[in-house]
Amino acid sequence: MVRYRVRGGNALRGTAFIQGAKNAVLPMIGAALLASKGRTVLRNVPIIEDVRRAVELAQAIGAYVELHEAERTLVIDASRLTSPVLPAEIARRFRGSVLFTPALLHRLGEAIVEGVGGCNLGSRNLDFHYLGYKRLGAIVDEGETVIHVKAAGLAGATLYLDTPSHTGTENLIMAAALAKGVTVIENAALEPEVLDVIDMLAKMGAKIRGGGTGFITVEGVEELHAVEHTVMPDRLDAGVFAMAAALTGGELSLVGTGLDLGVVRYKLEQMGVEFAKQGAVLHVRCDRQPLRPINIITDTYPGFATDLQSPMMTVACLADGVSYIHERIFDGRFALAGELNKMGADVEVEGSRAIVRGATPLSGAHVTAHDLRSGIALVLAGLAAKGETVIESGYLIDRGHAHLAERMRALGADITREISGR
Ligand SMILES: CC(=O)N[C@H]1[C@@H](OP(=O)(O)OP(=O)(O)OC[C@H]2O[C@@H](n3ccc(=O)[nH]c3=O)[C@H](O)[C@@H]2O)O[C@H](CO)[C@@H](O)[C@@H]1O
Ligand SMILES: C=C(OP(=O)(O)O)C(=O)O
Repeated sequence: MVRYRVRGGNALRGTAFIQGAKNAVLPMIGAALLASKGRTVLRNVPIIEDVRRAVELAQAIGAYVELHEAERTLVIDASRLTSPVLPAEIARRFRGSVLFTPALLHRLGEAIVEGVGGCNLGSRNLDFHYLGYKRLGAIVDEGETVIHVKAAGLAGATLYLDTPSHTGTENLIMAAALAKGVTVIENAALEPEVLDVIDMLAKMGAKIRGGGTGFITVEGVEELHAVEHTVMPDRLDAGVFAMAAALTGGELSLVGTGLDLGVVRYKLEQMGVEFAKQGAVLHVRCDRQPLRPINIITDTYPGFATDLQSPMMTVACLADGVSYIHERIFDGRFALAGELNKMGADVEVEGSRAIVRGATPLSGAHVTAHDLRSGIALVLAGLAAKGETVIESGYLIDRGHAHLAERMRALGADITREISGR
């Protein structure tokens, strides 16, 4: 059991190094498996548990993978894939496992999905993925626990997503990239991570138009080749560090090329946080305590990212007045409220809406991370609380944030990562 122990009260100051994006690197590992010869090199890889699981899963289906942690580099050789089975014991531990299906379909003609994991956020359906594969010519046999997808050869078609699913868009682009003919994907996701994956696939030889417009056209090609690609910065990791500066009254320089926090920046500015861009470095500081309250409505890009809703709920607890949060993407993403209330917050949840009454002083407590982002939100609460906060299970935080304790300690935080029994 991994746990984080945080003693609050220190303002965070210094330079924060933002990791590569989890939600870009996972589909890129899936994309690398489409190349039938050569070695793919991914740089700026975040050293997170989800990447370790993705490496294990790629090895389980026969790929040769080297993860060079110190160099944050992955080398993947998928010339020989040997098994279509995505084994439950690995695949159920992370959501990104869903992104291995297109490569198995193209390379081995079938994928046997024994399970898909990821944060527990209420319903997380995969119907758009499977309907899309079917329209491209696959046969999908949905058993109670195992899903068997078979494809003797996919052919282009017009596909429509009811909502712009992030991994759904990535999977259907990858399935279409090696299908015969032209595929059109309507209502496709606009997230920057999806565009980074499209960039990588284009370097590999894929013919993809319309990324970022909601209408993507993919002209199938015969084969894709191995390339080198640098993973974009993680805007969720960057948002968390900006919020850490905000709620500790600190000052941070965020380093990571091309960082754009979009609506998260504007919302924090409304609360009293100051941002300044100096070339590639984004400065964040906050002298104003307490902060001003805020309204947030989560949405697909360019709306407020649902993955930053939980950390923002923590920030809202320290704002003077009533904040309002409307979660529109997931129907079970408010488990954090009960944990924050244990620390002295006043958060009331009604269906998909939460009311946060602040500013309430937070005090340290033993709290539970219900998923990755509620975990990091509790770390933020711990940084602002009086006394000691212990957060379990730290594994969920490690799924998406690399070397968190080391990076925060370097900025003055009092935080340790412990493993039971040591
Ligand atoms: C590995 C990865 O990239 N994870 C991200 C990805 O998850 P993920 O790709 O799983 O999220 P989706 O965009 O697919 O899901 C969003 C919503 O659409 C619904 N839906 C989705 C697919 C489908 O076939 N049917 C369906 O109904 C889901 O139940 C959910 O309510 O996008 C989420 C929303 O930005 C982020 O929180 C996750 O961090
Ligand atoms: C929901 C998340 O991740 P995943 O889709 O990998 O479970 C997240 O990163 O907050």
